[in-house]
Amino acid sequence: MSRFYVGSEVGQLKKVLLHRPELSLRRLTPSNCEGLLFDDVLRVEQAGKEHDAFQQVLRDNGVEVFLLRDMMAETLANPEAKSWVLDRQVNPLRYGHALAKDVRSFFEEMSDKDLASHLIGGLTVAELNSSCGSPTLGVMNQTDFILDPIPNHLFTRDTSCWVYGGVSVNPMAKPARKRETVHLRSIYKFHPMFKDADFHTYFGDEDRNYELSTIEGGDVLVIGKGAVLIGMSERTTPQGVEHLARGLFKTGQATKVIALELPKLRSCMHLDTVFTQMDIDCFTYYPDIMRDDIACWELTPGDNEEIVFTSVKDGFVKAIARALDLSELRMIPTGGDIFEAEREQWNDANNVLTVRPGTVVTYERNIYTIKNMEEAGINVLTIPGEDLGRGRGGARCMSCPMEREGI
Ligand SMILES: NC(=[NH2+])NCCC[C@H](N)C(=O)O
Repeated sequence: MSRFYVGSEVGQLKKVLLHRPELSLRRLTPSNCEGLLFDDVLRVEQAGKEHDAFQQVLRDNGVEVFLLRDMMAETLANPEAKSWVLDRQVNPLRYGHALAKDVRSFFEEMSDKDLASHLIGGLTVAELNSSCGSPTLGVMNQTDFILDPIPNHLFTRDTSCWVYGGVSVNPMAKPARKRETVHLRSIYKFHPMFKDADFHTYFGDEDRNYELSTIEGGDVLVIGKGAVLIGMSERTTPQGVEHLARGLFKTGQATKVIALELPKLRSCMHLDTVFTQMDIDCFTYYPDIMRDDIACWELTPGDNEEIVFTSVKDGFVKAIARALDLSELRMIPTGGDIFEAEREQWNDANNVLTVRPGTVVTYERNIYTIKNMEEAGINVLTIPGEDLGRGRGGARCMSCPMEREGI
């Protein structure tokens, strides 16, 4: 039986979930891209090619790549799973009864592959071509979305994240991303690869409103040795961190969570946009944000499932070193002068995916930061990202490791 276990950020990566963006990106326009959390429209073919290059680098480095749309289609092949997903994505409260019935039967008649594409890529009024006559439809235009596209599925890291022997299916912070979670929940519940696998689900797997307890995987770093580093960012709240920590402690999968406060800014929407791990003792960081005086707490298990919170007084770098039993860390800053560093950070220079200790994948455009990494002895594998990068994400957040060695 497959074992799903992510023992660290840097150990040999073995299995990863990616999403090659297609239909959802074709629907991205200057008028809707901001609401869909993209800064620009992009050349879809080109983004696809760049994604292929990303997949290839991973395969060349011993990683097995799984694609979200295929995993969804294979999940939907199970009638129970299909109806579970449609109950959640096409319910009468969203559409009214008449239209919901039409949308549902339209989807039920599709192939599993097409259904997966539309659940991710959206559905327009014209495509549905319904004659139900409901005013819900009457007030819409032909190009309006009955089901919104979800282009941010590209960032598979955020929607679900594996931490040691389990996964958190994350309650997302932004409305444009909330439906992603249903897809991941369905995969972990029904896909043949996971159905009988043995793993914990720490948080987020219930049909409920999670209110302020949001988490996105870009904020969660599995630094190793039973420790987890979590950013409290634009997306992940302290409440969310507390819930995930409870799940981790209750199952015995982690013994310490380090929580870091981050500014609530788009440029550092997640921790991994300013800080990632490249080797057991080596991190890339954006100095403007990752100052050693940012507020930081250690969470450890207490009695009766309570959590003990300790405010860290000597800075997050020491806190991480302590958790990893290291005397110091090698901290490699974003490259160039302050202008170059700010520009490169914006284009995900610090958002690197480590495939084994000391070997990382990153966008080739971030030349100054790459220079710093190479001077520090890091082996840097590059991929193109002119179009792919316009959704504000790099190699780390475009990947969800499902199996990785520990340190
Ligand atoms: N972990 C990350 N850095 N994720 C990047 C996500 C970018 C995406 N457009 C969003 O705004 O949600």
